[in-house]
Amino acid sequence: MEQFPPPSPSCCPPGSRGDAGVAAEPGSGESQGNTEMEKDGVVTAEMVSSCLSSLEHGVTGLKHTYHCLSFPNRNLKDISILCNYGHLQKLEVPQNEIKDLSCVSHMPLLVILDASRNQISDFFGFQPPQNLKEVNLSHNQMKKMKDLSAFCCLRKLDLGYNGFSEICGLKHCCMLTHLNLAHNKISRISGLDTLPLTHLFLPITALTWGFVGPAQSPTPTDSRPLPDGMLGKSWSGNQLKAIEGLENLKSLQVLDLSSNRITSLSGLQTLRLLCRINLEENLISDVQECKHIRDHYLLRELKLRGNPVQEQPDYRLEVVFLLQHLTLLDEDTVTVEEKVSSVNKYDPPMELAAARDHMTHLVYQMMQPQVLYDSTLICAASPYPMLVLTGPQGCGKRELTHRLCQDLGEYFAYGTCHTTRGPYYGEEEGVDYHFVSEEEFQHMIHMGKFIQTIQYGGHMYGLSRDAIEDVAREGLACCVHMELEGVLSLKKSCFEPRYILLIPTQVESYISRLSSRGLYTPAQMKAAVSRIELYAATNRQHPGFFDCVIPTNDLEEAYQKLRRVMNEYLKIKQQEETEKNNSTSPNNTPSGMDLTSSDGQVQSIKAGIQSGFASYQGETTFTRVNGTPGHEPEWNPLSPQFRPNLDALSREKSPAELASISRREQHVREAIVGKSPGVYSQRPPRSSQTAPLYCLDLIVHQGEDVSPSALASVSTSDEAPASSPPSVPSSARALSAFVDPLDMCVLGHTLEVLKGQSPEAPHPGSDQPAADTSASSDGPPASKVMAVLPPIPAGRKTPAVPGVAPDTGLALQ
Ligand SMILES: Nc1ncnc2c1ncn2[C@@H]1O[C@H](COP(=O)(O)OP(=O)(O)OP(=O)(O)O)[C@@H](O)[C@H]1O
Repeated sequence: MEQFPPPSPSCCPPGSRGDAGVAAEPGSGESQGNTEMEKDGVVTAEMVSSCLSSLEHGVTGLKHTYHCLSFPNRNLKDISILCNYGHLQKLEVPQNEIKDLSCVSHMPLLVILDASRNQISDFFGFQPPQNLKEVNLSHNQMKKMKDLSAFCCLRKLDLGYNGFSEICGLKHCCMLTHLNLAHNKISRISGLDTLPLTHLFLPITALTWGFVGPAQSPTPTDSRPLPDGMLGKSWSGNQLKAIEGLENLKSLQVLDLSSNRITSLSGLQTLRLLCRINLEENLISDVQECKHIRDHYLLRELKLRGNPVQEQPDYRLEVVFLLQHLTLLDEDTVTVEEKVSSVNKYDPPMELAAARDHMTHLVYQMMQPQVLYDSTLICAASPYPMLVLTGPQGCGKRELTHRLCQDLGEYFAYGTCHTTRGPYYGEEEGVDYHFVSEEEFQHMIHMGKFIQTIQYGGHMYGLSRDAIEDVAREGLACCVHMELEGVLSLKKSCFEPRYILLIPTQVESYISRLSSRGLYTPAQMKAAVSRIELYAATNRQHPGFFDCVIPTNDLEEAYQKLRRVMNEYLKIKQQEETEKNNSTSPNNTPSGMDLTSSDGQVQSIKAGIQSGFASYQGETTFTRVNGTPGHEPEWNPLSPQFRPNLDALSREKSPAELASISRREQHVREAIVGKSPGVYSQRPPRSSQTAPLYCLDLIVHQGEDVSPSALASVSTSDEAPASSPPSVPSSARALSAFVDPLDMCVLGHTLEVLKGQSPEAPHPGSDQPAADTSASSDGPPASKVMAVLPPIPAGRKTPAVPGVAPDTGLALQ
């Protein structure tokens, strides 16, 4: 039935005119009449005519009709007269006392129906208007849902604040995108599988986020009374304990499950389009639950207030780390600073982790009371010669390190690291590792014993200063193996080893080698394999980062290559030849050294090492005298004949590097005495050591057995060496635990304490036996902990106990 337009709609207030008569003039007594009518709650034609609005073309296009009727809050009980208004497209009768909606059956064109806050108990008790799209029946007294197959055009359905205990009958609402079932008695989600829902609300307290329309949207602070029918009854609301039955709602974008008893986010994994989730007032206690929605790249808003998890320290940082796309957490904007801090805390880039590790050991070293160090260094700025074999776990570097130290025992000794892992079968204390407890390891860190540490596979590994010094006292270079993180940290120290990358390029043979060891779980093997690319990428992106790359598919071949490289570095052949020549023409022997005997030849090599090493030794006072058979000759380290072979393992520092080291040390010193806020905040970026690539060339040009793909991944380019250190993406995920070398809180506290103590700190020239580290030389950081002592005679086999002062009386912290 269409209605005619009133003569002059413009003079009528909105909704003031219908086919029932002329609009009432203000003060005409209409309002009083309405009040009387409203008392018995029966809608009359006059009332209808005064509440119609939205005059538009009728369906035929020939006449105009009012499409909208709105009767909010009028105490209406009987709206049966509306059967005559079949043209209506929008009917709003909220906040009345209506029990019967059967008149809707006569409105075939109805699109929007709002009958919220009434006393309706009959769920959809009317014939379906074909086009009905939005229905709000919230705050009524319905308890049971029924089949809504006939309402196939429904898009938005608000059934909040009723008494439903089960979700059913919606199966065929194939256009339903918004469903509000807030504040019902639902304990299990079901029957939603087939729906194209994008918005689902199932909380106790309805948070509608713009659902249906502003007039019907309670706010989070909504404290409206319960529907009359529910007054005096216990109202427990939805009681979901788990998120189930949502797996197939692939289109879901907004989900509100607040105020339930949910403990886990499991069940949300498949809902990849979610962008807003409200889980306030639930029982979620573990931040790791967020992992279930970690891959939801569209997720922008999450509410977890009122969950036990919120009590946890660093709750926010942890959530921000796990859900890096969030922009709003608990209604507070996630800041860029938070995002950066969270990544730095939970998955620091390797470069940062290395910087922290280095800073840790540097600071702890400097914090030690002044002790006598039985050092062999000629001066604090001279690093020990070292060789580092690096590569993924189980690639064979440990075997190669041992073998090299055995075969070139005149040059190298194995640098035994400390670890908190237990010994494998056949491993010996002090040979493969020093096996120590976690507490011992931590104690060593705090005592400033380590040069670098890493956490790998849940265990700590560390290279101690003593390990290097013990080898140095033998007049040898320290050869160690370690993971990439260790290399990064070591590169920040004053040590300047040669770094050889040993890398498996045939994954299958690497995996079979790992499994043949019988030590690793599949997950550990997977992690180890994934790290091959980390090494390869580092090598690709930072030419010169490694001094040499050797594939380790065949360990024997790899060893031969390693030997060749060492011969190159140490100029072994050259020296042997020289000595051969010398032995044939004794008169050519520089300085007249007698090297005719085979003993002499060995001694000569030793001499080379010793003299090479002399630059690392203390104030060498040896003078060259003629050697006699059976008598240990003495060397003049300055003689060109014995110029350092081991020197090749170290590189000279450029003035820029020296300046950088000095700056770094200055910052550390200032941080310790509290003058500057932090060390690394001020530390200028340091260039990585660049290294000659000739060794790599050697390998590649010799046509090694490296597959093209492998070569592509491991070989360095011919370009100039890189000048910046790697900032490759963190490998921490590949590790089973994070590298967290320094308890920054502890350190911060310690620094504070030190700051407070600094006035009492010993000063140079005071009665204290040694100088204040902060005021001593400008050499590299490690120089502050090294003593300048007379050299330890070559060949000495018993390492001095660190910290025990020799008789010299020389002391320097
Ligand atoms: N001080 C250190 N710094 C960094 N990495 C280290 C250190 N000490 C040992 N590592 C490395 O930690 C990893 C784990 O060492 P572990 O000895 O437990 O492994 P593995 O299974 O025996 O393998 P591998 O034969 O490579 O040593 C190895 O790659 C090892 O080289």
